Amino acid sequence: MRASQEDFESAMNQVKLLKKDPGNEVKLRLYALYKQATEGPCNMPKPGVFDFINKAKWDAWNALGSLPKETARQNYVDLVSSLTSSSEPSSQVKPGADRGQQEYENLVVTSEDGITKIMFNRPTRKNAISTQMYQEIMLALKAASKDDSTITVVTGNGDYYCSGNDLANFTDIPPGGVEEKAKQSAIMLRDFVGTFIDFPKPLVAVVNGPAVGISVTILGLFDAVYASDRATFHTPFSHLGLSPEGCASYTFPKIMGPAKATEMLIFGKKLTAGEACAQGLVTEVFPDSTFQKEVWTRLKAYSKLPPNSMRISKQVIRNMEKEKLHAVNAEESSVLQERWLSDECINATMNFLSKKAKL
Ligand SMILES: CCCCCC/C=C/C(=O)SCCNC(=O)CCNC(=O)[C@H](O)C(C)(C)COP(=O)(O)OP(=O)(O)OC[C@H]1O[C@@H](n2cnc3c(N)ncnc32)[C@H](O)[C@@H]1OP(=O)(O)O
Repeated sequence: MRASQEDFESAMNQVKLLKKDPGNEVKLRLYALYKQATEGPCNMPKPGVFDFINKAKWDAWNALGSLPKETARQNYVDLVSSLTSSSEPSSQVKPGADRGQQEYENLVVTSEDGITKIMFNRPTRKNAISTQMYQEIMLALKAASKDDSTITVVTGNGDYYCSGNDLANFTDIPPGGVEEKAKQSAIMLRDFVGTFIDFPKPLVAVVNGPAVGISVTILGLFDAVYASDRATFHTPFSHLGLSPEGCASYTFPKIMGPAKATEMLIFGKKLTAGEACAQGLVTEVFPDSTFQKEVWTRLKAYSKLPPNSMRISKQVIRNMEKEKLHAVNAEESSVLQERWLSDECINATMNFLSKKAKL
């Protein structure tokens, strides 16, 4: 039986009530089917290449060609029905599950046994860092720097540690246009990395799975990095038309030597956990089956060490370099501000968002 106009309208209402974000691909498909069902084949002029959102919408609608209105209506109703009936269990930990603590949309922050744990919590997006998540991480780190824990840990929920910058961040263009977006992003990046440079307590990464992009580069600013043997370390900046950030242009050559840093930062070579450990980026690798148990046992023991002594030792080790790191951070952010406006970067981002390319 063909979907009636009533079915179509009811489906439109159900879309507004969806509890879970269906993701950009589905949203574009819904948009395209809606337009086809109500207006017929795409009748809009093709938007400019910088107009990311409207270009993606136009592409999706245009791709439906001369699909009849009734078929589009039926497909729309079927798609909504598949979304509302999907009872796929989510492993996402409820935001604010940590009662009594500040609630975050994209993080779970807990404090116990002298350890504050900041866990990335967008597992369905491989913990990609959205604009809001950058802000939340900065807030969580600032709170952790002042709380009474002795050690701060960063980790990820789900199978990934973090897939780096959320590539959809650049689709949200402010009224000032793409130049303004690039400027705002560079300021946010500089503040974000600066928060890691200035973090006063021992900062430990518990890398539970693959790590990409900015989640890898900032590891050079951590005091210890423990990795599961499932983890990989990948900075595909050239593939994305980008350049290094997170102070990696300075810390990586220092940690692993310029030749190995070049392979990672320029050629985008993905390292296994074992390779990253051999090159000094990772402190120690554990078998995935015992990773959590072994790492947390060790961290609990370390957290009992005298906190002031640990803080002061970190200062002695790191402070000489702080000024240099801030200067590197400012330079990297300013270079990226230009890169984000380059054809190489725009095309790579569009390719990922239109599902034509992954790493
Ligand atoms: C703005 C200020 C600061 C910017 C600083 C500069 C930072 C630079 C970087 O971090 S560069 C690195 C950017 N990251 C990437 O290029 C990774 C892109 N993702 C992938 O290639 C793949 O998703 C994968 C290899 C990480 C995982 O592949 P797979 O196991 O096949 O999973 P899916 O691709 O199906 O992923 C599930 C779901 O998550 C979405 N997603 C994953 N990573 C990102 C991301 N970085 N940005 C946005 N969305 C991401 C993916 O699209 C899937 O969505 P879907 O379910 O299809 O809607």
